[in-house]
Amino acid sequence: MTTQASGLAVDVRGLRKRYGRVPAVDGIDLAVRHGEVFGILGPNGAGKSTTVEILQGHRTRDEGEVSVLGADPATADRAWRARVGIVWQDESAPAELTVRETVSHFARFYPRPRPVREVIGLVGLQEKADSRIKALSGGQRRRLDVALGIVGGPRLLLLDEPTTGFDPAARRQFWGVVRRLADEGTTVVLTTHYLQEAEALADRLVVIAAGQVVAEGDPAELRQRYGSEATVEWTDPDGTRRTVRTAAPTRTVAELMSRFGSRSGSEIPGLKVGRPSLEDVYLRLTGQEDER
Ligand SMILES: Nc1ncnc2c1ncn2[C@@H]1O[C@H](COP(=O)(O)OP(=O)(O)OP(=O)(O)O)[C@@H](O)[C@H]1O
Repeated sequence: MTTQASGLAVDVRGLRKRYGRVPAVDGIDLAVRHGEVFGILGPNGAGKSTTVEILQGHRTRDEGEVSVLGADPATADRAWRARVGIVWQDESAPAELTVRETVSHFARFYPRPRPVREVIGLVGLQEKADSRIKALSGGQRRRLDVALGIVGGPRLLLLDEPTTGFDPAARRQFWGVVRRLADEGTTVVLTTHYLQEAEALADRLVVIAAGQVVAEGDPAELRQRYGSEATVEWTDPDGTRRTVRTAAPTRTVAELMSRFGSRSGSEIPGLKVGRPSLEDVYLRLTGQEDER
């Protein structure tokens, strides 16, 4: 099925990629609608970059159907490339050029580039337009990378871990850039290992771990679906710390009360009842729970 038929900007079914014997992507399905910000969230080594590189056409796949803006990235033509914006991890723009010169230079590669001034404004670099690249901070540099990714006027923007290494303020500014693009109607697919980033930006997201999708939905749905179980913790008479996850914490506490009632005047030693945050859910889904 083509994306036109399915009405999807990105349609991926059963994607697999191995590096030698390592399955980096192990049967992933993705359905990204036009105009949405779609997050691919997962820990280091989950397979995010490999997936995005396949969507960009920069990595071959072993198995699966991949359609991006109606074309297979493995065989797509130049016109397709102009419609898909890619932000490279390490853009190698000449350090001596200014921001404006660099954006103007890249604009020439596209049949219908966006006005350079508009692009610089969109990423919030107006005041740095005449600064040389070598004088930009890391966050400003990354915004320039996005400017180069959008100067061709893409319908779809692919961002691979765009804010890694940012301080919190720079990260928030960058989120503003992504939102502005989304408000304009650009479909955005971004990978991140920051839960907060996925929550702040993504209309919908998948959580991937070890090359597989372990959860999908919008952030609120994920919290509801996976975070509804409470955790009840207490300390047994022999000093062992116990934890149970339960959808009925009141019943668990009542059972504990009857168990502990005679020994400690109805106090349950070390009792703690909590609901997991989305972060707890994420860590559990991606098997990182014990690393906290
Ligand atoms: N070129 C390569 N050759 C061999 N193995 C690779 C290669 N690229 C990635 N891998 C392995 O494939 C798996 C997935 O890597 P990938 O870079 O896609 O994950 P990621 O989710 O983007 O991780 P990170 O957040 O660390 O960038 C990892 O086990 C990684 O070591």
